Amino acid sequence: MTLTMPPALADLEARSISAWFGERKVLDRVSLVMPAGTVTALIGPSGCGKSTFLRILNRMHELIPGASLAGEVLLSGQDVYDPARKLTDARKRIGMVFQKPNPFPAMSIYDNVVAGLKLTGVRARRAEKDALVEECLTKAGLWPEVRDRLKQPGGALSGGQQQRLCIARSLAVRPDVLLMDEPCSALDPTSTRRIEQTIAELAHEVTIVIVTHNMQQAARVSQQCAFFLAEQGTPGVIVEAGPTKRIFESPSDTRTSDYVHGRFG
Ligand SMILES: Nc1ncnc2c1ncn2[C@@H]1O[C@H](COP(=O)(O)OP(=O)(O)OP(=O)(O)O)[C@@H](O)[C@H]1O
Repeated sequence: MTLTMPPALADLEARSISAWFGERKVLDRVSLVMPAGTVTALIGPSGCGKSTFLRILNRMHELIPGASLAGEVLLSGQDVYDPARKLTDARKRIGMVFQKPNPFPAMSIYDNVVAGLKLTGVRARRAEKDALVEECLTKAGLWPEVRDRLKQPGGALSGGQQQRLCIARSLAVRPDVLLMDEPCSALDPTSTRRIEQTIAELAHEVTIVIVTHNMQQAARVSQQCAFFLAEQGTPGVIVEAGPTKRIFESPSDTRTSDYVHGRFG
């Protein structure tokens, strides 16, 4: 891999995804196209399967004991679950940022950014790594704040800075897709807006899928929205998906309208 090569834009498609934890079915035949270079927001009440769906997209679901799934995930038409493909390949191409910032706390800011390279078996010279660290921290909107203290531990940063460091770390392996599971829920409003700005800046080069409980955030950052719902103990489904403006202003299902206007959930 050449470290300076920009990633090609890739679309992600989930086809008829069902998921189980043991005997319990939590998603039922969910299909969604997440177009290249756009931000898709997954919204819906707690427990409707949004995080499970996200984890299925980059093969993290299969790591949970007792968890199973059916259906297909295609990245630019290629089956992410193809047995001939390595698990690490899916993870490299489809990165994930979690709710709670999780940098390696004792590792330096610099080493945090390049940590993923080692895991994915990429070797790079010092000058290449220096350039990559600057590029990824710049893209994550953190460079001006840390350029003079790259050797300090990642754990010494504020929560919002740590989350941007995690975004930089994800970007360093040049993913096609970035999955974000409530990335701002542990952050204050100022850090939240900074992350949202970062998402907007990244959207033209990475396909982004974000789970959020914050309707204003979904409206601000996404171009497409999918509304998940699990009614009365039934598995989660997508009630409707489409352009964010339409989902918020003229949804076709009253349940979507009730949810986005805060009448339940
Ligand atoms: N590791 C697990 N083992 C068993 N059941 C689980 C596990 N993780 C999630 N579930 C169940 O699967 C269902 C979907 O959970 P999931 O976390 O995907 O929903 P969610 O929409 O992301 O919720 P939230 O918005 O609260 O994060 C829930 O009923 C949950 O209890």
